[in-house]
Parts: sequence; structure tokens; C-alpha cells
Amino acid sequence: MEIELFECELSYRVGCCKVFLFDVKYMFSKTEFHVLILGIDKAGKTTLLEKLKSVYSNLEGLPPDRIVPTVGLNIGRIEVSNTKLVFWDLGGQPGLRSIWEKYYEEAHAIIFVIDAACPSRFEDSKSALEKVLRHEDLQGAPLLVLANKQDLAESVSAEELARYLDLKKLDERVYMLEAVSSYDGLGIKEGVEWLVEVMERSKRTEMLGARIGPASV
Ligand SMILES: Nc1nc2c(ncn2[C@@H]2O[C@H](COP(=O)(O)OP(=O)(O)OP(=O)(O)O)[C@@H](O)[C@H]2O)c(=O)[nH]1
Ligand SMILES: [Mg+2]
Repeated sequence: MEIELFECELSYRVGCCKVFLFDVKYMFSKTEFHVLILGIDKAGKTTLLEKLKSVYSNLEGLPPDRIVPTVGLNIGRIEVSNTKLVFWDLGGQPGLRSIWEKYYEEAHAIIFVIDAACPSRFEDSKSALEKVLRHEDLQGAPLLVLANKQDLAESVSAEELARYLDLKKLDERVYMLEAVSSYDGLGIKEGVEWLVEVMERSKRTEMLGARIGPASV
């Protein structure tokens, strides 16, 4: 009987200790979201990723003239407030678009980049976006559409692009369209901050469970 009592107390203490350690780890850890950067080739996805790194971290991103068309996957990590964002930037050439869906299941949100200065490719962007949004593995994923290359005089505004894409058809999807320039950084912070806010509240995040990353010191 005494032995049983001793074991019970011991395991209780060990139990307390474990709970305490877990809570401390939890307090200092940060929520981590996965964001997919999609869009047709030459839209400016990788240039955007590099700009994100330089805006949100001390690291200088690659300058535009050193960026080559993406064949595999580029990963970028940044922190916004108390949130870690992991970006997955994939190649947009037609032959590479079939790879996109391998990343859908684990993505908390999508950024879809469009070259707003190239109307001849809007149709291609529109059908690529529609295909992405039809995929069942992306159900409920918030969408940020970026009308990129606003530094170019010929670029169309976010409103014009929205009309063309007919985004009203999106029904229940949480989305926003933002005019940005991956060269000078215009609109990037606004877009990312909106995305963090909606991911924190989204049902999809609840469903996926935002992964808790280790505390960074
Ligand atoms: N003027 C201007 N050019 C841009 C901007 N963003 C990207 N570019 C240019 O657009 C071209 C394509 O940029 P990338 O970032 O390689 O495009 P991508 O979408 O990653 O292309 P893929 O990897 O082939 O899918 C490059 O010449 C960039 O310098 C921008 O905001 N303004
Ligand atoms: Mg690229």
C-alpha cells in the first residue's frame, strides 16, 4: 500500500513537472504559417520573396538581376509581429504548374502574383488562378492576389485587374487584391499584414492546426 502511494505521488509530481515545462515552451514559441506563392512564370514571385526577406529581416534579399526562373522550390522565412511565416515559391512555367498541388494540403494561405503590366497574359493568370481555387485541398485558404509591377507606367490598377479576374465569383473565400511592386516594396507590408490577420482567424488554420515552431532567441 505504501509503495503504491509513493508511486502515485511520484508520478503526480512528474506529471506536474511535464505540464510546467510544456507551458514554458508554449509561452515562448511562435505560431508558424505556411504560405504558397503561386502565379504564372515571370509574374515576379521570386522577386517578391526576396523583397519580403529584405523588408522583414536583416538579410538582404537577392537583387532582381541575380534571380533566375524557378525550377524547384524557393523557401523564405520571415517573422511578422509574433508570427513566423514560411513562404513556398514555386515555378510558374506551364510544365511546372502540376507540381503546385503537392503543396496545397499543408498551406495555410495562398499569395497569387500577377504581372499587372502584361495584359496579354491576364487570361493565362486567370485560368491558372481558377484552377488553383477549384482544388479541394485548398478549401477555405485565404487568398491574397498581388497586382505586381506597379512601378511600371503601363501596369493596371488593382481595381482594373479585379474587374478582369471577376473576383466576385469567389463567394465565401476570404480574399484581398493589393497593388504591389516587388522592386520598390509598394503595398507589400499591407498585403502581408492582412494575410497574417486573416490566417490567425481562419477556419482552415483551425483545421490544419498552426504548427508551433521553436522559440527563436
Ligand atoms: N518592373 C518590375 N519588374 C519586376 C517586378 N517583379 C519582378 N520583376 C521582373 O519580372 C521578371 C520575372 O521575375 P521572377 O521573380 O523571376 O518571376 P517568377 O514569377 O518567379 O517566375 P518563375 O520563377 O519563372 O515562375 C524579372 O525580370 C524581374 O526582374 C516588379 O515589381 N517590377
Ligand atoms: Mg521564380
